[in-house]
Amino acid sequence: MKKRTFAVDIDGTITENGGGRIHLEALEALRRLTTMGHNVIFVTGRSSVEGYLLSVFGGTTKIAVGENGGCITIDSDEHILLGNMDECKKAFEIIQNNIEHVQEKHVFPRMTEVVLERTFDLDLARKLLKEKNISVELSDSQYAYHINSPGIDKGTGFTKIMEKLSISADDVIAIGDSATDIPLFRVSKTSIALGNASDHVKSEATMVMSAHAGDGVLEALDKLAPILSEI
Ligand SMILES: O=C(O)COP(=O)(O)O
Ligand SMILES: [Mg+2]
Repeated sequence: MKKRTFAVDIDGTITENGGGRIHLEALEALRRLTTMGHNVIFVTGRSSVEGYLLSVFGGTTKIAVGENGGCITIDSDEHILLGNMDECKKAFEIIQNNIEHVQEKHVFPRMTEVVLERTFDLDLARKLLKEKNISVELSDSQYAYHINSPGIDKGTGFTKIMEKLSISADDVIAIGDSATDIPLFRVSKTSIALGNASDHVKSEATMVMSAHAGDGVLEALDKLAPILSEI
């Protein structure tokens, strides 16, 4: 049986969106996959330290892509920074000075990105930055808005791990719920959108589940079971 790598989003995928409470059966199923010999790697808009800690306590593969692709944590004192905080801060200042109700979200410390509350029109901010010739990535995870450096997203962040661990796209199964997961879907042969994803996100996935978040993860693993026995 082939070793697979699961690239798994956190919020809205294995947690109740917004609250952060883990769906324990889904986490248990992911731990079981890891024990069977597969990789289970969190790829999240949270800090990479949060993703890494979840892997330690949850019993999955100890490496995480966080900050929406901007930062990879491979050990407690080993972080690979792919994004550049300064350009994100500059874009943040411009957005804040020109659009109302723009505020930073209270999150664990970031090394490469700015995270905002979902309290304004993101398309308006995109238009504003375009007019000012500032090219950053603006995205919505349904949990927060993110400002990332140009070219930084979950797909480019995860690609670094694929290179590092010599993982082929053919063996990657991505699971997610929001627009920030689409770049990850694009670098994975199999991509799974959960029932709580928008129609746009679903249209970018190779498989669509009907159940939401953690229940949808269990539904997906059930469907994939025939190709996932012990390695
Ligand atoms: O945007 C966030 O901070 C978290 O979102 P994600 O885990 O669904 O990527
Ligand atoms: Mg999510």
